[in-house]
Amino acid sequence: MSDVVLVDLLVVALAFLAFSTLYSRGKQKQLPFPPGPKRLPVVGNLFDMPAGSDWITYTRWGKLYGSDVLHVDVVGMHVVVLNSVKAANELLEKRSSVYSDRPAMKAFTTLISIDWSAALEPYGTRWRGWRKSFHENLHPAAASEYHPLEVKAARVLLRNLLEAPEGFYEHLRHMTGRIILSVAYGIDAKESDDYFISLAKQALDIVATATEKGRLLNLIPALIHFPSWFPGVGFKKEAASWARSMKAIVDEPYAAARKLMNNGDATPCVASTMISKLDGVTPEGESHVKAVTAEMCLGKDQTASALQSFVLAMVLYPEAQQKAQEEIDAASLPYLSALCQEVLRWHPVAPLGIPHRLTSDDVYDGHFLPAGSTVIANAWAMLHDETLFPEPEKFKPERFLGPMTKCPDAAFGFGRRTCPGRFMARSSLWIGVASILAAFKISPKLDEHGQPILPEEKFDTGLIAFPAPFPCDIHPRTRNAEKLVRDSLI
Ligand code: HEM
Repeated sequence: MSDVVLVDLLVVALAFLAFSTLYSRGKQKQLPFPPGPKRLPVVGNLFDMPAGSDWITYTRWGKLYGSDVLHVDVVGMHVVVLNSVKAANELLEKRSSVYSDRPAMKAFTTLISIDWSAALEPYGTRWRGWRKSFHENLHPAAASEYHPLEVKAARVLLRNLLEAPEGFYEHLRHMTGRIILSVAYGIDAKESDDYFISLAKQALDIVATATEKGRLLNLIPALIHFPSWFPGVGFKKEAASWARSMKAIVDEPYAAARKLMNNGDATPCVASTMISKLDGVTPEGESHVKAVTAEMCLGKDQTASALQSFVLAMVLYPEAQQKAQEEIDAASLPYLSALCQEVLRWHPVAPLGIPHRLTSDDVYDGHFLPAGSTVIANAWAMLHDETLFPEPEKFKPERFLGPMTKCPDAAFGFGRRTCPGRFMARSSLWIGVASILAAFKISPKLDEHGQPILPEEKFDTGLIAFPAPFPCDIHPRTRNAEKLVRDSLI
């Protein structure tokens, strides 16, 4: 947490001192909370909260307090962290009827006009309607219908890599953007500098910034009524322009899709499928379709982040790259699938997932979990558990050869909120990885002495952990590979 946010939190914490103390005393029950750092009166663990890469701190605390379930209290707000697949399965899966809500964010989502997001929506009727549509359009058989679009986007990616390999970081984002635009709206994006792709990127950047800056507002929604000079709500000044961008991502690609449909130029896509099932195109029906398709745009960067981690892994682990390429050449691909699985494990894209909310008091392993707790599934801790994944910091695809028994889906969340885009995400990742490895060799850049420059494993600390930009060389494996890439788009 940044210093500014910390100071803001402190000021407001003191202002709410009386309320907070009463609140936590009233809720205290006989059983202890799960272990965690010692709490101070009123502010609780406010000053223990990590300043970034929270998942690493939570993993360390799990070891320190000898528990896979932790409890922290931030100014009266209870946070429960689940560090093991066992606890996540027990609570988020088996008791999903009370663990599927999201922490209340109404003030925040309204302020930045993202009240159409299924991922942030409380558990209830509106969320169920969206979830049903995600399922209908993204279940495994539906997702397999999109493979040709993913292959087409991969071809554009290869050409972009051939022509400007140093721009690989953005080319990967462009590929996943192309896929989502074609799948969701039937839009054939430009091969570079596409307006809708930049719109989606802008929306995602806003969600990342606003979620961080809006932490306090989510804690104390009444702050929405305070002026922007008040500590912790300074971001209200930016909120209007953020709201405009969030509205644009909902309206503009949808309007383009409608135009294609009206002109008879539409290719089958989620928007056209959903509209064809409407009983007349009403404003409510359109809002529903817009919400589902705009949410898909927000899902695009997770896959891009996984592809960027893949490139980093190839720079750092040349033996894995060589093995995968030998397999591709021999047209037998179990190692390649294991490699994609390892990409999602090595540096999980969303290390803490999206927080859930517990809706009634619960007891687990002799500990009291109060209603209203924010529940965090620490996918990082689960996927770096030494007992399941020896030497977890190493990139070793072979650990996934054989039956997939080791929590393969922890990277996609748990229970009724599990990522509905996971089948499409996996196929986009696989197609991207296979295409790149078939055509290119990825290697470290060399310094002036001819020594390889090995990039650090540095990742963002937000909701999505993108690898920090790093240098590498990407060049065609053979002349023939180069020719195939050039010819593939003609
Ligand atoms: C590698 C790529 C991806 C990863 C690692 C990923 C991961 C996640 C995670 C961890 C969650 C939270 C689950 C929970 O609350 O327990 C989530 C939610 C979600 N994801 Fe993904 N995701 C990816 C790609 C996608 C794509 C491509 C789409 C859409 C096409 C998508 C759509 C969604 C939606 C709509 C939700 C909200 C579900 C809800 O709240 O009910 N995701 N994702």
